[in-house]
Amino acid sequence: MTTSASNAPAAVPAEPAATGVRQTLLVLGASGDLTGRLLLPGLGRLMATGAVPGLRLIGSGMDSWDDERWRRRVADSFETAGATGPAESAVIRETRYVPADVTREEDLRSLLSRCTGPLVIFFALPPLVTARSAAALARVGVPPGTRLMLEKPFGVDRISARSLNELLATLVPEDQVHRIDHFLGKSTVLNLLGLRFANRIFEPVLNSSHVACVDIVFDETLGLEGRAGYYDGAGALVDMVQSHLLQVLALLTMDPPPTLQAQELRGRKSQVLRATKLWRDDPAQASRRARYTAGEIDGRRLPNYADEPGVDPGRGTETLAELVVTVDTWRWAGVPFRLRSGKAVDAVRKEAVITFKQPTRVPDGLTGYERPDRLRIGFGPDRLGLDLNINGPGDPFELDRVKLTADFGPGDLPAYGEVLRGAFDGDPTLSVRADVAEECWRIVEPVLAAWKAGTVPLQEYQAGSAGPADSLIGPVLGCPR
Ligand SMILES: O=C1O[C@H](COP(=O)(O)O)[C@@H](O)[C@H](O)[C@H]1O
Repeated sequence: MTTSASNAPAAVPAEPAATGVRQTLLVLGASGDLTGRLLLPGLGRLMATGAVPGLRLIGSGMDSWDDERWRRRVADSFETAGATGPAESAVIRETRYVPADVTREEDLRSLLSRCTGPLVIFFALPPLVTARSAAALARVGVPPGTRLMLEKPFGVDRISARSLNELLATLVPEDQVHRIDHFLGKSTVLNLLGLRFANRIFEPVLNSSHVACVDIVFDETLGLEGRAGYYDGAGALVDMVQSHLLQVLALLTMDPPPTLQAQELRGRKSQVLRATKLWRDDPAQASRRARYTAGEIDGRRLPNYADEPGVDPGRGTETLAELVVTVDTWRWAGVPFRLRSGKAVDAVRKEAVITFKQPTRVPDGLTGYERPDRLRIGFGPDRLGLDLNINGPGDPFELDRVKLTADFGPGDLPAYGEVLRGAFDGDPTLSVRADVAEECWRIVEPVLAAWKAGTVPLQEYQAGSAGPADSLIGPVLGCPR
C-alpha cells in the first residue's frame, strides 16, 4: 500500500461510489456508543439504497472484541434500520474487528495494511482521543485519496480545533476532511435551502426590515440516556448550540449561494458565522444555563441530573442552554436570534420560528390585532407553518388567528446516512469546513468563560417542566410573544 506522510498532501480526488470501485470504511471507536446508535444504522440505510456497492467494513476499538461480537453489533444495527438486503448481509459476513489502540503508530499501520481500495476513516472517538489518533496517523500517513470523517465536538475549544485543523491539513486536503454535523444531513434542515431559495415570497422579507426576532429551538423530552461519559463533559451548549444550532443559524441567515457546490455553500455559511456575535457582546446578558432536577415525563421518572450514574455533580454541567446572538450583516444587523436546547423538558419542540414585525399600520376599524405573523420551520416532526391574522368567521372586521400547516415525511435517508454518502462520494458540501469549526468555538468561547467564572448562575428546572421561567428573548429584545 502506498501511503503519504508529506506535509503538503496532493489533492487526489476520492473515487466516487458510482464507479463501482469497492471502498473500505474503517471505523475507529467501533465498540463505542456512537457507532452502534447512529453510525451503523445510518450506514445500513445508505447501503440499502445501493449507494456503496461492495463496501468493506473494518471496525477497530480498545475493547477486546472478536469478529463475532462485532458482526452481531453490525447485524443488530442494520436490522433495526431495516437494512436486511443482500449487500448488507455481505458486509456483515465479511466485516472484521481489530482490537487496537488507535493512538499508537504501529497499531494504525497494521490497521491500514488491512484496508484496500479507496478508504474512508471514521473517527468515532472523544475529541482528545481523536486528536491523539490523528497525530499518530499524520506520522504514519494515509493512502492518497483517503477521506477522514470526524465526529463533533471538533476539538474542545478554538485553539484545539485550530491545532487539529492544522494537523489534518498535513494528512489530506481540506476537501477530504468531513467534519460531521448530522444536522446538515437532516432533510428538514436541508429544506431551508428549498424554502428560501426556490420561492419568491420569503427571501425578500428575511431581513432586519421585516423580521423582529428568530427562535431556533431544539428541546427534547429525553434526559441523559446513559451518556454521562460524553455528555457530562460537553453540556447542552457544546452538545447542541456550538454545533448543530449554529449550523442551522448559518443556513437560515446566509445569502443565496450561486450554486450548491461545496465551495459556494460553505463560503456563504462561513460569512455569516464570522459576523455572528453575542447579543450586546455580553455573555451575561446573552446566555442562560440550567439543569434538570428529578421529575416525570410521559410517565417516566427521571432522577436529578446530578444523581445520574457517571455524572460529576461538582462539574455544574448544564442540560439546557440558551444563547442570544446577532448576525452583524447588512441584512440582519439588530435582529436577535435565540438559540436554545434543553433536555428533559415537558414537550419536544424542534423548530426555527421567524417572528415578523408588526404591519406598519393596521387600519382603524380592523379590531383584535394581537400578534405579528410567524413562519415556523419544524425539524421533527418535519413541518412548515405560517401563523397569520385574517378576517375569519364571525364579525368581518374582527381579526382571527389562523395556522397554515404542511406536514411532510422525513427524507429516505437518516441524517447519518446522508453525511456518510457525502464522504463515500467525496463531496464535502454537507460537512463543516475548517474555518467554520473554529468560528463556532469563537462564538461560544466568551460564554463558556463566563459560565466557568460563575458570572451566569446555573439555574434549575424540574424534569418534565417547560424549563426555567422567563426567556432571554421577549419584549426586552423587541420580540413580541
Ligand atoms: O448530536 C446530538 O443530537 C441529538 C439530537 O439529534 P437527533 O437527530 O437525535 O434528533 C441529541 O439528543 C444529542 O444529545 C446530541 O449529542
